[in-house]
Amino acid sequence: MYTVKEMFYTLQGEGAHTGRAAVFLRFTGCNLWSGLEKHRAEAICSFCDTDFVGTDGVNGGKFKTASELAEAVAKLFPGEKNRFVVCTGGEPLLQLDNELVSALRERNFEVAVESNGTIRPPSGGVDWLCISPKGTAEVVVTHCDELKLVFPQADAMPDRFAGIKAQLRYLTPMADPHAGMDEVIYRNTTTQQTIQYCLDHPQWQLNLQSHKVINIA
Ligand SMILES: C[S@@+](CC[C@H](N)C(=O)[O-])C[C@H]1O[C@@H](n2cnc3c(N)ncnc32)[C@H](O)[C@@H]1O
Ligand SMILES: Nc1nc2[nH]cc(C(=O)O)c2c(=O)[nH]1
Ligand code: SF4
Ligand SMILES: [Mg+2]
Repeated sequence: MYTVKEMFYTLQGEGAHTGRAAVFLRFTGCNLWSGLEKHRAEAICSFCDTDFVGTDGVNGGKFKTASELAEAVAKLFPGEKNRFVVCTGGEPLLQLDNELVSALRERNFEVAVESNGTIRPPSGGVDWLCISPKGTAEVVVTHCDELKLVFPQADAMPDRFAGIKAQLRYLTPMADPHAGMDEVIYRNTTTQQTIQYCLDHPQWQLNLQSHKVINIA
């Protein structure tokens, strides 16, 4: 059984695949926050900008089998070519397993994952692994395609992740989790601090949540 908050077709807004058309498969639930505002202050991850509670989003629901869920994803992608699915959440690696990755690949999808790094990916691997470490949470993933750290985090500054092998290292300015899509301003202090860090540490590059800039899902 897979529990899905929402599924929608949009452009990847972040990281190396920015601008690429993808189905977003947002799983319900996370191991670093309940998703309830009353628990936010004491959560290991306290700045999350996403609602991942329940199954009430667009195309959300419970899916009994991997093929049923993969079929629902396939229906949202126009055509058979360049198929791309971004598995996110919540924490997608609480639910994504070899069976679902296979079912998606059988339907010609490249499978990307956005994870907090505290759970290893399925043994058969995925096609693109993005890790975004959070606060004091222990990172168990040792290599990934992109490391995309929200900046600044007192307990998770970039130096701590020097040992993680990644082709690409990004810093995303921490956005106000309560800001509406039309209120995101990238000329704030956090963004200035992130820019300065990248200038001083050129192994890191700036990542913007471009979907917020252009106001798409
Ligand atoms: C909502 S998370 C879901 C996937 C996974 N749980 C994770 O944390 O990577 C998707 C992406 O949004 C980023 N994110 C969450 N809250 C943010 C915020 N307030 N500002 C900037 N990025 C944020 C995360 O770091 C992650 O890269
Ligand atoms: N367009 C768009 N790009 C994204 N990249 C990562 C997202 C996420 O919430 O995981 C996200 C999202 O929610 N929307
Ligand atoms: S950003 Fe990721 S790890 Fe943090 S609460 Fe949100 S879904 Fe969980
Ligand atoms: Mg998002």
